Amino acid sequence: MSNHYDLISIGAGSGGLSIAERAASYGAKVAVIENKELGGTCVNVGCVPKKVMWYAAGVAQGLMDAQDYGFDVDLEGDAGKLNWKKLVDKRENYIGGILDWYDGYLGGAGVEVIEGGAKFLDNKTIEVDVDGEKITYTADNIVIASGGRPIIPANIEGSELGLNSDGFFQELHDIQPKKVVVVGGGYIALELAMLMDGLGSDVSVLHQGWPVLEGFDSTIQAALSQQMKDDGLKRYHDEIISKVVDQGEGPDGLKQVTIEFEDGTKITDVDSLIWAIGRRPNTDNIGLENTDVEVSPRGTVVVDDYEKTTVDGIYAIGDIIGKAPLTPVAIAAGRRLGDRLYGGKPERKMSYDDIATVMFTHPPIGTIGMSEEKALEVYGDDVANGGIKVYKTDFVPMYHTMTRHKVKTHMKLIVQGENEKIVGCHIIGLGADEMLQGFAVAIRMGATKADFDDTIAIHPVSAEELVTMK
Ligand SMILES: Cc1cc2nc3c(=O)[nH]c(=O)nc-3n(C[C@H](O)[C@H](O)[C@H](O)COP(=O)(O)OP(=O)(O)OC[C@H]3O[C@@H](n4cnc5c(N)ncnc54)[C@H](O)[C@@H]3O)c2cc1C
Ligand SMILES: NC(=O)c1ccc[n+]([C@@H]2O[C@H](COP(=O)([O-])OP(=O)(O)OC[C@H]3O[C@@H](n4cnc5c(N)ncnc54)[C@H](O)[C@@H]3O)[C@@H](O)[C@H]2O)c1
Repeated sequence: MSNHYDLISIGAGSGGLSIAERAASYGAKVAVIENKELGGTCVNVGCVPKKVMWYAAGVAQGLMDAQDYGFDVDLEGDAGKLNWKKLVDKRENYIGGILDWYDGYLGGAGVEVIEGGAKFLDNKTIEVDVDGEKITYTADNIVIASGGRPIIPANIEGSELGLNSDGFFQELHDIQPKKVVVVGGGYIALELAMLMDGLGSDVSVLHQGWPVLEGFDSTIQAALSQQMKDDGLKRYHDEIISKVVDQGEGPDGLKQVTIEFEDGTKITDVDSLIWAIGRRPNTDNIGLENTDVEVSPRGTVVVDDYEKTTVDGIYAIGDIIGKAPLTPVAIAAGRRLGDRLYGGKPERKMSYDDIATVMFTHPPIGTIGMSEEKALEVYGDDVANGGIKVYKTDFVPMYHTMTRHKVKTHMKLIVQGENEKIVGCHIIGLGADEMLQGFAVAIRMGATKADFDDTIAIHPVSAEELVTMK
């Protein structure tokens, strides 16, 4: 069998699978090389298991809200109690089903799967360690789609006693950690912190500085901070961890740790310390030193506007390029690259502007475009000269008028220039996750405030506020 392909992808995550599938659909001879599970981060230790847990936390809140809607729900004793193992088993079973589906589907789609760790030997040759046997492969086009991995701090004694997000999904199978400390103030930290809070754990968040969610609109940062406070999450933002100490097995059978701070204070009896302090691109394990591919100081692969690296015939897509590390971005880049390389569609270029994103906190956050702060920096506030103007509202959504647990919704539109083109839309509140996609289409098409105002509202839904904002 020839080991030469039209296209090989290193990595079979969101990006790698999408380029492989698209290239194969045009008749190219394609292989993906994967050293872990098909589907990569999103399916196995990211979006998918996270969203299942997010739903579960929503169900937990729903049980409590049910009483406020007149249901005779008795939550005393074991009634309404979460069976953590059952939830995790079901979640993993669901993921197992996706992986089984890939097995059948990829063969049918003409994508060969090579299991093993890939490493470049030169600009055209890849060596794969398949169960200890080294096999070389060549391809006209090679796509680096090896993603990233979560980091833990190297300089804190005992940091290895904590988990990262991979460990959160892979190791916490049987017992729900009762006392959880999450370090970080970004997407992963806050999603995991809020879902564990929703599932009833005692959660503390440790992050550097103030506020959380650096780069997000200030309204979103403040609203989420307030919600975390209202929900009873503990916050530590000035304390610096000096070391993590093993406390042995706790009463529930989980290994417990003590977190010690430089000021002498401590958090004891922590069942689960979760590091969510960022991710490192997987450029250090694929033999790039044997190629002429340029790697940035941040460890990401340098690409041009067409995802081409500094070597002809080597491309990079997804998290590895460090631009908008999101699954649909990796997928869209892969499909467009496939269309350009094999589909005769050279115009299919990926745009990294105005990408909508949702954070699955409780409540969820939906955001697209510039924050107010960024827009002010770029355009200023002189509307007659292209500056920005801000429309915002906050309210208690109708669902929560009936519940004791109140969760406010905040919405903000940032418009630019005299025709009030929308350059930013930020929502935190019930339903924001499902609300944003349609608005994102309109905003990407260049919608103005007048276009929003001319759209007849749907009533009674929270989204109507976006087309009636004063
Ligand atoms: C906890 C968490 C939650 C997330 N939630 C969301 C979300 O809700 N929505 C969203 O859009 N995004 C989310 N993301 C981000 C999303 O998962 C990534 O943006 C996406 O998976 C990137 O796809 P990728 O193909 O670039 O990389 P990956 O999916 O990471 O795939 C890379 C693959 O390459 C493999 N690989 C690495 N090195 C080698 C090698 N040498 N040889 C062979 N194979 C190799 C890896 O094993 C991996 O399977 C989340 C991420 C995390 C961690
Ligand atoms: N819902 C989603 O779409 C979703 C969910 C999860 C992740 N993601 C993607 O994955 C990417 C990575 O997420 P992430 O949470 O790993 O990164 P992030 O950049 O969002 O957050 C990292 C956080 O760690 C903090 N930090 C860094 N070093 C620290 C240290 N030494 N001590 C304490 N805190 C420290 C940073 O201040 C920041 O708050 C995101 O940018 C996002 O694109 C998306």
